[in-house]
Amino acid sequence: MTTTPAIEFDRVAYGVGELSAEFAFSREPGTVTAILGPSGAGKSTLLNLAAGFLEPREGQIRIDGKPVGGLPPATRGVSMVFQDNNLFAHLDIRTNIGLGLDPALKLDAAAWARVEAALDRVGLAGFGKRQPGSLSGGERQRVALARAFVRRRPLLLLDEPFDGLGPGLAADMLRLMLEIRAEVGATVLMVTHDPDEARAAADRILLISKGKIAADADAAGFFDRTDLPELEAYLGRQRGA
Ligand SMILES: Nc1ncnc2c1ncn2[C@@H]1O[C@H](COP(=O)(O)OP(=O)(O)OP(=O)(O)O)[C@@H](O)[C@H]1O
Repeated sequence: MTTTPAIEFDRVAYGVGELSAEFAFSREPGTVTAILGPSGAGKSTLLNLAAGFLEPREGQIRIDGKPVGGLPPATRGVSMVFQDNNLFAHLDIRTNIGLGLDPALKLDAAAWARVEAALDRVGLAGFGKRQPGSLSGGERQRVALARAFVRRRPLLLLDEPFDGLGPGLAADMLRLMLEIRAEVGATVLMVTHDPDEARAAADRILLISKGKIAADADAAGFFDRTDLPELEAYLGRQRGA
């Protein structure tokens, strides 16, 4: 019996600015994929297509076997953490997280307890009443992670989620992400610029170059490969030295 992929890009094409992006891949449920590639390669574009913030020009995206063309992000069973602008600036932290559980904010005591527990898990217990503007960038990023985690959606889309946290905290948040992934059985697509993060967390790698998938490979041993010019260029390794 074959497993229905958690997500499939079936010959998806999308034009943005100068870039013509073409993506075709699929992922088994519960896998973690690190998406790597140079700045401007199309990594965020890929996540935004999956989430439904962008629509393909050609091809089809399926989530859990169902075509999602035209479906808004809220109905796709995905949670996304962006590089920035994740929070509503005029709402306090607990409300920002609570909205992830119910956009109408009709939450019972147990749901608010989950909000507090999520804040605790990202190391921000007691921050619930504060406004986003009074938090540091890294603290805001952790609130966005708490909101994504509390939703427990089957597909987690993370765009450089641990950027700017510093190595220790980034490692803590990465471990937490893997715990939540295991609890929920979620599938993760994660853009990162950090090979160590990819090594620590990912089962698979998607290397993106100029809007195309240059490699769709196992994470194990990926960075030791010498057969991929795009990887050499991305890592800045000299050939034949
Ligand atoms: N709305 C837009 N209009 C025009 N060009 C755009 C638009 N959005 C993105 N682009 C361009 O599309 C290309 C891909 O952008 P994308 O954000 O997907 O790259 P990325 O790989 O995530 O880069 P980074 O690592 O720097 O975040 C870039 O050249 C970008 O300038």
